[in-house]
Amino acid sequence: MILDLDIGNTLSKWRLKDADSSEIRSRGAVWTREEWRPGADIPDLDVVEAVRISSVARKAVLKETVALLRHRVGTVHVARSTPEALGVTNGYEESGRLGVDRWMGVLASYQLAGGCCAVDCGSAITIDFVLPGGRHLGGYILPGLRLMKESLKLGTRNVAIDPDSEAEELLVPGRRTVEAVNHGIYMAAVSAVNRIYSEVCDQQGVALPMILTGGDARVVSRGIQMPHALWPDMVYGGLEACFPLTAAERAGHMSGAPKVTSPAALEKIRAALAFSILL
Ligand SMILES: Nc1ncnc2c1ncn2[C@@H]1O[C@H](COP(=O)(O)OP(=O)(O)O)[C@@H](O)[C@H]1O
Ligand SMILES: CC(C)(COP(=O)(O)O)[C@@H](O)C(=O)NCCC(=O)O
Ligand SMILES: [K+]
Repeated sequence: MILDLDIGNTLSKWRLKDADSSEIRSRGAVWTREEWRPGADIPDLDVVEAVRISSVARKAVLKETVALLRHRVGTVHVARSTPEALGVTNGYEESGRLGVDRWMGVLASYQLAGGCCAVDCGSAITIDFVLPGGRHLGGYILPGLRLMKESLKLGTRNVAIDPDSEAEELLVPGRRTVEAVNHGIYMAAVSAVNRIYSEVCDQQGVALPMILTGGDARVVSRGIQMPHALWPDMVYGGLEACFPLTAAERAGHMSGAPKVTSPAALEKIRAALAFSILL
């Protein structure tokens, strides 16, 4: 079995993949912390022959995790942000400073769709762009829905946006604090994604496919006007592409990859941008 770990600032996600059949056998998530308890937080390591890790948590978390895994598992791959990989050049001045979860998402999206806009709605919302040909332009970072809500300190932190809400319900003025806050932060997130996407496609003169991942991807997706795909396993896709271990991965297959949705025509994206600016 292969154990894939995606350690974010809020949640540490794990997934167990069969090395022979390439099937996902189980998955889970625990709050990010320094200590993993094999058998409790993650599966028993006796069945694991290789581990692949993407971590943006504090350095100590990764250090402890690797220390624990190294003497129990034969192979431990730790992903790093590099100046170039898999046909993509990292747009950051200091490539190592780009969050490795963003780098994994960018590499996976580029493998899948070519030039693209990769959006990760987690503790932070990150929006990254890669041009056809593989030049990563860099991206945008804004607080995620939960962080925005917590920063207001209005006592609404425990009332999450119902992920099944319709976008129309979330876009009307709130009539209670919790509603005003939820609708406000939702509006902030979706308007930023819509606007940034249109701006960059306009600047670069290219309509790019958009792919969303992260804990809040489903709810944010409802407010995104442009065609896009959801890929919950996008960060894992980057791990698979960087460290292919199974026959399917060596053939370029990434688990759970969605069908790429064609982007809107550039003229339409430009019209939407002009419309939002004129308003
Ligand atoms: N069951 C859940 N538990 C915690 N957070 C959740 C849950 N469902 C959705 N979320 C949202 O997802 C975010 C965490 O998403 P995730 O992509 O795992 O973040 P990160 O990679 O930063 O740890 C939280 O900030 C919260 O807004
Ligand atoms: C921007 C992030 C905090 C997002 O992390 P996440 O929300 O997935 O936990 C992470 O990618 C990170 O720590 N990046 C380093 C800074 C940068 O990418 O510029
Ligand atoms: K994120």
